[in-house]
Amino acid sequence: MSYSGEYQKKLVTPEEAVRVVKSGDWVDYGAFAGQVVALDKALAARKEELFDVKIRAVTALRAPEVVKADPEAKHFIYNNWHFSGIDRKLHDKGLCYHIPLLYHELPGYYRRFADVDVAMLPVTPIDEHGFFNFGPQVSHAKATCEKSKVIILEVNPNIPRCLGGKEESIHISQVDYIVESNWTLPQIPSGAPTEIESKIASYIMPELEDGSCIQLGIGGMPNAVGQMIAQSDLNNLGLHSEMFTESMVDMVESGRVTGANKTTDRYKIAYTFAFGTQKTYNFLNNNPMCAIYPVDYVNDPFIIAQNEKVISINNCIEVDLTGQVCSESSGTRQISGTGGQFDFAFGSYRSKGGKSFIAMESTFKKGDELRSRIKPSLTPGAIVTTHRAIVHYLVTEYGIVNLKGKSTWERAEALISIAHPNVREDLIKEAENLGIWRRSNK
Ligand SMILES: CC(=O)SCCNC(=O)CCNC(=O)[C@H](O)C(C)(C)COP(=O)(O)OP(=O)(O)OC[C@H]1O[C@@H](n2cnc3c(N)ncnc32)[C@H](O)[C@@H]1OP(=O)(O)O
Ligand SMILES: CCCC(=O)O
Repeated sequence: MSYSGEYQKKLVTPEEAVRVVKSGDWVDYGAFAGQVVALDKALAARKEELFDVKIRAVTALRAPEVVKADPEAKHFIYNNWHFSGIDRKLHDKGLCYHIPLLYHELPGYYRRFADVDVAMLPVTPIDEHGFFNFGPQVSHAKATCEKSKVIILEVNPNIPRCLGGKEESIHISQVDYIVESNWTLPQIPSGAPTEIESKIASYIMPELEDGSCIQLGIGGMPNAVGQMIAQSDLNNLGLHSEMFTESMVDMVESGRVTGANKTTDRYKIAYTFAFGTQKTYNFLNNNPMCAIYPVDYVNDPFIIAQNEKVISINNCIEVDLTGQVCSESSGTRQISGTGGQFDFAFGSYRSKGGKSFIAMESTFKKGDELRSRIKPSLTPGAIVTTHRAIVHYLVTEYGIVNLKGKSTWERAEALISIAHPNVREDLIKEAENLGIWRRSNK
């Protein structure tokens, strides 16, 4: 069946499409590398006619035009589920609001609570069956469309077609308007791991075994582990990861990954979003080894736990001496979000033989000052991303410790043992003040 008649009927210019937006509307922009560009520009151009239009997005990889056009946020209110560097800088200026989430719950927030007046989503060109593919960000796309009064697709031939899974595409019959565009996908290289990141990764590597099922987060340290895995002699690894990361391409191409030992999605790589460089987008395009799913499947701790030997590796900002982990704020300054950290820390520990790792450099440089990330108490205002009872292993360049089952004084002892040597004495004094240091401690 040909859909060209219906396609032509729904095809409009971006300027025509955004006329549907009214003052007071909630408008969804997509997520990660898949956020609308032509529609954003056209909506920004309507600034003077619109007030209180609320935008939702996830991890912007380019600054939204609606925000640039409205530096006092009188017309557009920009909200974001998980900050990128761009979002947090907008937030610092009062131009972006955070929406807290547990990532595996996000489609449910849409289906149960969120108002969506207009959903704008980038997609691949239509296929012979009348479907548009959401590309490498299935996440909550279908739930957004289910809830939206109006659906506008921004078709772009540069978007890779990501095979699913489920909920990876939308049929033309469900769409109101189509616009066409041709922007290049954001290119986000991982960067080579630093010496410290490689040292941290070297503590995690012995914990992996043949058949482990791996999740990696974003950042230099998970990337360092990915690179080491690619160069290892581990066999039959599986991948079940919220984010498909650039180093996973190397892990597959070096023959480490078969997925043969997986319980769910056997032989496949399950993920819910990806961004990186063209190497990643090319790898994902039409690749039957990969299955993209909505996040309420990939990040559901009970789905994660069905695989055996799940290994999850993520980063944090700071940790207190009892093991409370903050990965999303610096005091009250929102840095990113909870994202899927809790989902994978919880799910991987539930898996038979599973282990979750939260890694960090022991110090953080603020100007010329070197500050410990291991602190007596979290910085006032800091958000607890991963509850101390959920935290399993914590790793720095000074070692690796397990906190599960440990009392507060054992936790303090373990954490001080992996803190920077220059701060250990001070931390011991603080632990004494907090009543979590025993005379028997070293
Ligand atoms: C996509 C995935 O990761 S899936 C994995 C599951 N999700 C998560 O784990 C979500 C929570 N985690 C995260 O958001 C990230 O892993 C982070 C923020 C902890 C680390 O991310 P990275 O990109 O490696 O952080 P990076 O070192 O670039 O620092 C990010 C910002 O935090 C600031 N920051 C980092 N550590 C500290 C600290 N100890 N104190 C104060 N500020 C800090 C940095 O200055 C930077 O801010 P800036 O851009 O204004 O300079
Ligand atoms: C939107 C979630 C991204 C992350 O988990 O870091």
